[in-house]
Amino acid sequence: MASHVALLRVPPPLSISTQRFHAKQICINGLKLTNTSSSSSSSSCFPCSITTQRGSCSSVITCSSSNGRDPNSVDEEDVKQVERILEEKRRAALSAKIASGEFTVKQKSGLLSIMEGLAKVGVPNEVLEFLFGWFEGGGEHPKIPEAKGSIKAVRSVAFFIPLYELYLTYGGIFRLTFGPKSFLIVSDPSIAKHILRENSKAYSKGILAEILDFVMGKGLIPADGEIWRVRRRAIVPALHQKYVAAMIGLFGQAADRLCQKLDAAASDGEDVEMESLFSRLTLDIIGKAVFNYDFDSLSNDTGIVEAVYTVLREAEDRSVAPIPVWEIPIWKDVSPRLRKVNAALKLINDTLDDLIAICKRMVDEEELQFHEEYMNEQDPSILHFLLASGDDVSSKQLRDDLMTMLIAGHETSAAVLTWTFYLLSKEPRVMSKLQEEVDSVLGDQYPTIEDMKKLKYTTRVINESLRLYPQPPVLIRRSLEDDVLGEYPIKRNEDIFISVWNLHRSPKLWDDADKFEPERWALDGPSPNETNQNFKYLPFGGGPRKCVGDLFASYETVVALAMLVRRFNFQIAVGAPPVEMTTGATIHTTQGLKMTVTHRIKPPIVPSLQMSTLEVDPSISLSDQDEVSQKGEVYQAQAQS
Ligand code: HEM
Repeated sequence: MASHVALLRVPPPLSISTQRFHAKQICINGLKLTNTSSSSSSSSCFPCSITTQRGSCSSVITCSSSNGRDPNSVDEEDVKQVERILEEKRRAALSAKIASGEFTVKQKSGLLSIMEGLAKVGVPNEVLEFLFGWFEGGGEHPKIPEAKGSIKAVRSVAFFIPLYELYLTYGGIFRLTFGPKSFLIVSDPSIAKHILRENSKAYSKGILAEILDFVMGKGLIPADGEIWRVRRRAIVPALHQKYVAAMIGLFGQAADRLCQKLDAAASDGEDVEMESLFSRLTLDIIGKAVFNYDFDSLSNDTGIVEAVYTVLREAEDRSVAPIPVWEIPIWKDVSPRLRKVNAALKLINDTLDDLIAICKRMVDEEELQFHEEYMNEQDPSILHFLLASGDDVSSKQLRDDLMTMLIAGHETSAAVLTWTFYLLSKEPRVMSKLQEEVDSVLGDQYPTIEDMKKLKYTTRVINESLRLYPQPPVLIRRSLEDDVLGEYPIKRNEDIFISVWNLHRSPKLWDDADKFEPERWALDGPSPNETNQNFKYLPFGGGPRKCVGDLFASYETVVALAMLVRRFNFQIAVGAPPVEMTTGATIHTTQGLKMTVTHRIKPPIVPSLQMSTLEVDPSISLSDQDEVSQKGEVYQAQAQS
């Protein structure tokens, strides 16, 4: 039976003013877990699953003056103060639980019990030392610190929060045991580097592959071994410099469509739920970028958009189901829900098959010679590149890859934008500085590849947002062989969570770790990444499995951010529900991000229609671009080895 991940939060039906949300419980970041000793063993939901109560939000709030805010409304400092007190109280309560020993394993381990049993029946001490010393820390290797989870302690918060508290107590690697399940939690940069880069061959995607099989099959994210090597080698070259530069035009157009929606909302004095709008923005972008399909989800809820969200919602729901009913043969045929999911999957697959067929015809008819930076200007999609390259692959594998990229590039970018706007709403100083840069760099033009180099502070805002809200907050691996992590030996079949959240917020690794401070990244320094930060900063993972869409996503979020703040001011709406975290594959809000959007008084900017994004100036050498092409080569080389 598969383990399960809550993949994505599905945006509510398209509506600007009033959003109704449904109560929903999800499991965390794929943490429906199997027994570590067998991949086909029974599964149960990760006990620290969280409840996301989506109550109904208040409806339209009319903008009157001072950005639609009631002048008598509570002062923002007061709100911050209350939030700080609540946070301190919550942390103190959890720390008290940890200190009380609630999490500390007091029982003897299974091996110790066996050892004692053997001693009782007369097995000599020297023999026991030889057999068990290695495991029990009696030899040269110390034992991994061990914590025991309590469902009660963590039920009401996003799961990576208690993992953070436990990290402060137990350190950079510890074992967390929930009943019969056991996981290694890694929050140490050098151990993360070892797993992700230095000895990456010894680790698979483990439960993640089982969880994602339903939507992604053997797509690039869940695939391991030879399939991964072959697919990575085929896909990485498709995201070449010229392609990414061309995408900047697409990002600008899509962001402009969102601006038009916000224009209307700002004029009508309606509040907007930004999280769902960002989800739609990035769905529209990734559909065009990956297989040249315009979902147009910012304007419509068409059948295919609904089908995509039905499939994603199913993945989310499976992560909390106590019994995997979808695996019962007869249930598949009688359950209306599963029939709906299967119909949605069929619609998506049929649509992808049609797109593949159309694209194949285009490729057959075109006279373009295939070369390294090949791109059809009418259809610059990744699919077009793959087909033109003569990629010899089954249509099922091609569909899996397309679906994988659709999902990978959709909610991640949406989550980055959501949390960036949340952070900006708390720091007007950063917002002013950001708007100043955007005004001076962009004027009234659409952003171009040249602007990406100039939008330095905007990029740092995204870098910093990714530090505070990494998407996903945890990377999942399983050991394929015995290994040594730091000073601790581990056995094969260990499920491991690398907590990017802990790495990014560790007080040992960062000054003012919880503070949103884009200035911590020098404007003239290199873009921060896992290599120059020595694995304490992992926004796109690291090693051979690093994100293939990192530059794409960086530009996408920079363009969207720049275009939105150029035209509007954003504030948390009066009466909006508190912005709290919950996790799917990425960090979501529990009740949306409801904002009041107002037109900026100056400068009065509406983008002109001139766009010049397809020309790439070869003299431009963005450090990340260099890295991307090198990465393609390096990881292709690794994939070949
Ligand atoms: C801000 C947006 C994004 C973030 C934060 C992000 C983050 C990540 C991370 C952390 C990983 C590594 C996962 C692991 O090691 O387990 C990853 C892998 C991946 N990402 Fe992204 N990603 C983003 C956007 C994209 C986009 C736009 C695409 C596609 C165009 C994409 C495609 C992929 C793929 C295919 C992989 C798997 C690579 C492999 O296993 O070889 N991502 N991403």
